[in-house]
Amino acid sequence: MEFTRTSELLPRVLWRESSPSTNAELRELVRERAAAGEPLPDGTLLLTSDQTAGRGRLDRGWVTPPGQSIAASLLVRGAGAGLPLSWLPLLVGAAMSSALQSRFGEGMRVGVKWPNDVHVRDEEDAIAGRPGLKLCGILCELLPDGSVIVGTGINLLIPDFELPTGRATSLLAAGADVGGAETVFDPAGNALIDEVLADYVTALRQLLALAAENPAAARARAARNSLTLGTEVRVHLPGDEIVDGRARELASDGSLVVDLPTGGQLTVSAGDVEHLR
Ligand SMILES: Nc1ncnc2c1ncn2[C@@H]1O[C@H](COP(=O)(O)OP(=O)(O)OP(=O)(O)O)[C@@H](O)[C@H]1O
Ligand SMILES: O=C(O)CCCC[C@@H]1SC[C@@H]2NC(=O)N[C@@H]21
Repeated sequence: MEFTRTSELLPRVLWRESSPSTNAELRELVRERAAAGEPLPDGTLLLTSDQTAGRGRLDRGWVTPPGQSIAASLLVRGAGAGLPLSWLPLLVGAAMSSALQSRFGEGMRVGVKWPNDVHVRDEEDAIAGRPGLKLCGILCELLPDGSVIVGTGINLLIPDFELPTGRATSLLAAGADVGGAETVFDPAGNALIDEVLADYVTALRQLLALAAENPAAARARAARNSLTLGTEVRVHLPGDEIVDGRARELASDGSLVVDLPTGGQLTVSAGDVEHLR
C-alpha cells in the first residue's frame, strides 16, 4: 500500500496488514518509544484494513470488514490550545465530514452526530429531523503525557448487504464517488484511502490552528457541522428518569444544551443522550 499524499503531510505513516486495535497499538508504541527516549512525533498515523478487536465508545465493539473499511489512529500532540480537549472529537468529526462530503452529490449532507459519529443524511432524513446513517466512528483517547490518540473507523466499501448494523452505511452503500474501487487493495481503493486520509488530515490541521487562533470561530464550525442541533433527543437522567427535548447548542466545553418542553434547559454530556426517530 502506498499513501503518497498522506505521507507528504505526516512524519510517519505505519500500515499494518492486521492490528487488534490501531488505537491500542499506537498507544503501546507511544509508551515504548517514550521509554526508549525517542518519542513518537506528532502526526504519527497507524492504519489497517483488518482490525480484529476494535473498540468504540462505551467499550462497544467496532467492526472493520477487511478490505472494505479502514481503521486509522493519529497521534495528536498539543491539541488543547484555544479550546478544551473535550472539543477534540467534534473538531475531528468536522474535519472528517469535510473530507467525506466532497465525495457525495447534491442532497446528501455529511456531518457530526453529537458527540462522536460522522453520519450522512439525505433530504428525507433532514426534513424528518433524523441523523441519517453512520459513515465513521471516532474515539479520542487521552494519554498520560497529554497527547491524544485520535481513532477513526471509516466505512469505505462495505456493500449494503454486509453493513454491520441497520444504522451503519459506507461511502459505497450511500452512493458516494469511490473512484470505481471494489476493495481497498485495488489501485482505486488504495487511492481512495490516500485521498480521504490526506483530506482529513489537512482539514484537521486547519481546524486545530483555527481553534488556537480563534476559538469562537472553531466552535461555530463545529456547530455548523452538527446534524444533532435542532433535532429531538432523549436524555437519560440519574435515577432512570427520561426526558425528551430539542438539541439547542454546544456549551463552552462541547456538551449539548437541550431545550426542555416544559421550559428551561439541560446541559448534558455523552452517554446520557440518544437521538429520537
Ligand atoms: N463499522 C461500523 N459502523 C457503524 N457502526 C458500527 C460499526 N462497527 C460497530 N458498530 C457499532 O454499532 C453500534 C450502533 O451504533 P449507532 O451509531 O447506531 O448507535 P449509537 O448508540 O448512536 O452509538 P454511538 O455510541 O457510536 O453513538 C455501536 O455500538 C457501534 O459502535
Ligand atoms: O463509534 C464509536 O463508538 C467509535 C468507534 C471508533 C473506532 C476506531 S477504528 C480505529 C480506532 N481503533 C479502535 O479500536 N477504535 C478506533
